[in-house]
Amino acid sequence: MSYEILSKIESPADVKALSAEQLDQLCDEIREKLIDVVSVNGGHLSSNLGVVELTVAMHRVFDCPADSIVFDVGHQSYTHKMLTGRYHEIDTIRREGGLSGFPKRCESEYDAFNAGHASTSISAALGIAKAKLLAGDPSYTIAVIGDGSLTGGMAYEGLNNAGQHKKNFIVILNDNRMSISRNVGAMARYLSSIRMQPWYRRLKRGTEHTLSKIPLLGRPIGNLLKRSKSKVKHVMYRHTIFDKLGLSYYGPVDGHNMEDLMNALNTVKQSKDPALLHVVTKKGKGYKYAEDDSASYHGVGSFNVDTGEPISSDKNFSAVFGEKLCELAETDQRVCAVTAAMRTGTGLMDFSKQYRDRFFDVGIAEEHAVTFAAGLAVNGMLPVFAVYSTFLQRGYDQLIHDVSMQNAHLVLGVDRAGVVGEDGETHQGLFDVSMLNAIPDTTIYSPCYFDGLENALTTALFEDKGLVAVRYPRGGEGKKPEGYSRENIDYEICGDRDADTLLITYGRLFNEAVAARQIVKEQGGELCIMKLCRIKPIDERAVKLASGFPKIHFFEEGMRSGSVADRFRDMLDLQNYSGSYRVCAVDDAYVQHASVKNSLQALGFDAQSMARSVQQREEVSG
Ligand SMILES: Cc1ncc(C[n+]2csc(CCOP(=O)(O)OP(=O)(O)O)c2C)c(N)n1
Ligand SMILES: CC(=O)[C@@H](O)[C@H](O)COP(=O)(O)O
Ligand SMILES: [Mg+2]
Repeated sequence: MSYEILSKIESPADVKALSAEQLDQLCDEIREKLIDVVSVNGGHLSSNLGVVELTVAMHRVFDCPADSIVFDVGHQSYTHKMLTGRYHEIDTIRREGGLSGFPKRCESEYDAFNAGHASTSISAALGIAKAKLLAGDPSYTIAVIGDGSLTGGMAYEGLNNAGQHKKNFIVILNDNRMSISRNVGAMARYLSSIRMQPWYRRLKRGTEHTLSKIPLLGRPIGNLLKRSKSKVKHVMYRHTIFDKLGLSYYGPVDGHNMEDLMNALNTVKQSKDPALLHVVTKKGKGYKYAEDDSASYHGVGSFNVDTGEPISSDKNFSAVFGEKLCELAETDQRVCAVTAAMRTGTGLMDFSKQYRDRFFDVGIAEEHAVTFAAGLAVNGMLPVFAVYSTFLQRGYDQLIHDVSMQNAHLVLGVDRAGVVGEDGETHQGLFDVSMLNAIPDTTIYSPCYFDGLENALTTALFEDKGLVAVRYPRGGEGKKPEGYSRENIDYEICGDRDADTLLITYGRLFNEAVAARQIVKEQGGELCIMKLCRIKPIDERAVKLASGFPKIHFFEEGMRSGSVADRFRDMLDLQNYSGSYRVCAVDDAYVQHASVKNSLQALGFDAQSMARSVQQREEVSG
């Protein structure tokens, strides 16, 4: 495709200059480009395909960057990026040094607020709107939030507060009935009921009459409405939950009908109260495979556009976790699984089908998930909360207050631990160890291999007590070293025990350490490796063993502050260790998007860097 219109869009002003026919063509070109670029770079396909018309309409009606659009999660902002001067860079999206897959203020003045985690948009937009009010700035602030993200508690905290704001504040609710999987919960049912209710259809007829009296762009809105296919069903109907919260509800409007959308947006612009516009869209719109199975195309790696098939589909830790949990649930009726809207990503699809009664998708509500699981635990169940490391950050107080302090037995399956690659800084799993390390009496396992994960999960459920985390990275396991039989649950040591240097690590970095030892060996040196699997509490025997080495080098794929390495050193100090001790961890910085391989390399965690670092150290101290 030549992208005849899209390639000429330098800013939203160019969108405003297009005719209705050109707008249709623009939407087609955007969809084509989205499929093209995501099939190569990976990314959030279904969500972006669903908001093409909505994004174009917003840039027709509002004046960005003076008006601020705050995207919730931000995974649906690719069209916005293309319409705001970044079309020519879109092929770099999610690539190292290229555009981010999420809104970034440092990337463009059109990105009003950074995101990546869900349910923040209403609070952020409200803050922006209040700041504008204080500065006498009359521009609009718009939060665009999906129905899935509206299951997150923070969204309600924002709504509860927003009703007091008076002007130029708009929430656009993009309702596609989907989170990543089918959306869950009472709010999802409530939104369907708004779409289905007979009163709503009656209301629609009444609305046109009411609106015919309101002038818009010199013409009565009613006239505009008559021309539009499905009409805009907006009126100040005072009985939705949103109205009760102080936001005027408008909608629902067909989110793929450009004329309806623009009419609706122009109408909410006139609202004297904060407004909520309910837009109904189809996730995956315009790409057959994504329309039929939007969950599988929510976040994808590269794929074949013609067949929809992923380019690579190796077995990963999440799948192993899910299989093992099913097996354990079969043997013990107390085992249950909790997810915060991440059923597919965390490998719980089969569990959700096989053990429906013991599977709980609570929506994008990690705080609730932790406390809910704690409730299950104190009443005799064996809950496992499967959660991405980065999203566990949401439930930190709950881990301390609701789980640990009352010694509830909760197992966390901490997925995507370590660097995650192309999603970048908002999604890196680099904080969980520091967070969990600080909580008294917590047990943490960080296996390197699939069998280690299975082992750790079984021990965590049936032998350990209190808060227990089993953490594992995105993707698959590495090649096992020669002579490997089974991963130990506590620690193991391999290589030359007479070597001067001991390299300690855990998790997938062990693969790099094994390769580093080979490099060192080829260069005539010797290296011994200690691999920890249980990283909290650290085994005293491991510390004793390590204290016999004159030089210790600890590599840790996590934050330096609160690290296992720091705790290990404290324990060595207690043994009066007098050798040299060096730590390579993530030092006080956020890690940007790049492939996992390149990220590990940039952080000094790849085999070459490890070997170099160990040898440099030997030269310095030798
Ligand atoms: C706190 C948090 N938990 C989980 C996620 C993972 N996640 C990203 S998008 C998404 C679904 C969002 O659904 P919705 O807001 O309806 O947007 P849609 O993709 O349907 O357009 C989830 C669960 C996240 N980004 N943040
Ligand atoms: C936007 C979001 O938070 C999720 O969609 C996330 O990007 C999924 O990541 P994975 O691809 O690792 O499942
Ligand atoms: Mg949705």
